[in-house]
Amino acid sequence: MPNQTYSMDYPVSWEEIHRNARVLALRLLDKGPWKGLIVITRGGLVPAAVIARELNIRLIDTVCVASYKADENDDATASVQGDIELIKSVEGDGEGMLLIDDLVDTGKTARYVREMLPKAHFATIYAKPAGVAVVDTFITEVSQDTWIRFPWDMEYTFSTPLAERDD
Ligand SMILES: O=P(O)(O)OC[C@H]1O[C@H](OP(=O)(O)OP(=O)(O)O)[C@H](O)[C@@H]1O
Ligand SMILES: Nc1nc2[nH]cnc2c(=O)[nH]1
Ligand SMILES: [Mg+2]
Repeated sequence: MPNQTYSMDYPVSWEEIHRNARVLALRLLDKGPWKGLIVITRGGLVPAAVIARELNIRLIDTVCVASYKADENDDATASVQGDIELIKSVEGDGEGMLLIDDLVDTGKTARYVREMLPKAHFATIYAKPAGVAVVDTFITEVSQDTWIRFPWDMEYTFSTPLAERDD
């Protein structure tokens, strides 16, 4: 694996992310009403589109951050965490707003954004143990050593038959 922290690979299909985003929307419906969504780019964008459609929300703002970069020391298929770079923030404390991301891993991104928006309700599809405590609502927990692969990061390629593989 490219990064020793991650020994497992978890590919997620478009169908799975759509289904899980709808399950998350159903959970959030009962906890509303919500004034709008604040999306943590870029990973939160696809889940947020589905949630906005299900909850009939049209007010959508973004917090734009970057923290993971491709691992330059490897033939990078997973990434390594760097310093958080804030590209765009939002006004206010997040009261009545849903804050959406695709996942929490170490929880570093979430803690950083929650400090800016302490009253927002923070929801993700996936959570790893180190980040669980910082999320208000999530759907699926995966182990800390799992790297989740989203469909927007992948493309179909030829798969070598098992009998012909060296490794
Ligand atoms: O809990 P953490 O360890 O902070 O990791 C979680 C964050 O990492 C990913 O974003 P990334 O910074 O890779 O950018 P992206 O959303 O633009 O892909 C993911 O979408 C979360 O925002
Ligand atoms: N795609 C992806 N980005 C991440 N950023 C932090 N953890 C992950 C992960 O498991 N998958
Ligand atoms: Mg992200």
